[in-house]
Amino acid sequence: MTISRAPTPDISPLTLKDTSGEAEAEGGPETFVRTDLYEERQTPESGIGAFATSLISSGTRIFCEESIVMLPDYAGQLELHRMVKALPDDKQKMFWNLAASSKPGKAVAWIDLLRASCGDDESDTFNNLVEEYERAWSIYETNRFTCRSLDGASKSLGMFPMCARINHSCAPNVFHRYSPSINRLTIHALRDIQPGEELLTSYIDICHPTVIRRQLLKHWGFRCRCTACDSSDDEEDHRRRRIEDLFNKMANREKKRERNEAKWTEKDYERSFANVSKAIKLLEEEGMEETDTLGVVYAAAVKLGLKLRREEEAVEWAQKVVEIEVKCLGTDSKEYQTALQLLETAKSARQK
Ligand SMILES: C[S@@+](CC[C@H](N)C(=O)[O-])C[C@H]1O[C@@H](n2cnc3c(N)ncnc32)[C@H](O)[C@@H]1O
Repeated sequence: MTISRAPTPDISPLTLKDTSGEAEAEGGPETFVRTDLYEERQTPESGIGAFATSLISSGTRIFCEESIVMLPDYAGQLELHRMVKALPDDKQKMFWNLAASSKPGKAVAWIDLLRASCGDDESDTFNNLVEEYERAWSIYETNRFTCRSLDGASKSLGMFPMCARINHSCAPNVFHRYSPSINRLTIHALRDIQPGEELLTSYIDICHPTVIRRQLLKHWGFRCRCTACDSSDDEEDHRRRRIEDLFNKMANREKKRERNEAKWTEKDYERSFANVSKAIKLLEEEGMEETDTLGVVYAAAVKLGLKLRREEEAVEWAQKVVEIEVKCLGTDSKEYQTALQLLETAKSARQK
């Protein structure tokens, strides 16, 4: 399951130093899952899902789960199987009970390696073993979450069996992310969720237009029927297309600025800022003001606002970033610490 996040505009020269992660938590906080707030239930078309059993207020942390399997993104079938077999019985049972939707891949080199390690066995026992490896891989591909390191340099894939029961929507009501500072996957409510509502997260970047989202979701073997996908409103799709375009423009302009910082004029910053303002407006119109994508864009607005001497507004936007990060990721996240630093920078620029 890929973490959904809008393409982050890379404005590294303006980025503040992140000191929050220097002491990466060794054990992290207690693992908890708020089973007092939701229950797992069979759905008619999407397998098992998680449903609120009482009102869940916006910003509530519903899951703070530790992985049972964590592998580098280049690991293959043999490493996964070895890791699963090394789990205690109760965790192995949890693993094998998860959904398996992906089809076996075309790459079969791992089967030759397995055969070699089994002494060139061609028996039914070997064929059954291959099937077991394939099933493990399918479970892994269906349920894994992307886990980035604190500096973002490395990527692992983790299995979090309770969180894995959350189905997908392109108009999600919860937000998931692996938090390296606490070594847990957290899931927070993006808005108030009423009893009986299904908890739905997005497996993909929700800023893509419908045709791309459909293509990406084929990995999980279903066609999404959420309000965004089934809407007959072309305007909605047009807005998501525009949002994606704006993100690309923002990133491209930033790369240009990095290459040519000395010659970058106020007018250039104004142009970059215009893209950011349009993105904020469109995200709000598209009802995405509840996701952390808006936090990413507001953070870009703060940094550009400071360059344009718009300190008063920069403080307001930075406050929004802090609120969004608390809601989506909590105060123990690296993103929250970075947002606090951004707010401090904006406040001190305002005082000057
Ligand atoms: C991570 S699992 C989610 C939990 C899963 N429903 C279960 O029974 O364990 C992902 C799988 O759930 C199903 N799924 C998730 N969201 C869905 C949706 N919006 N519509 C249909 N199926 C969905 C697909 O089979 C997908 O491969």
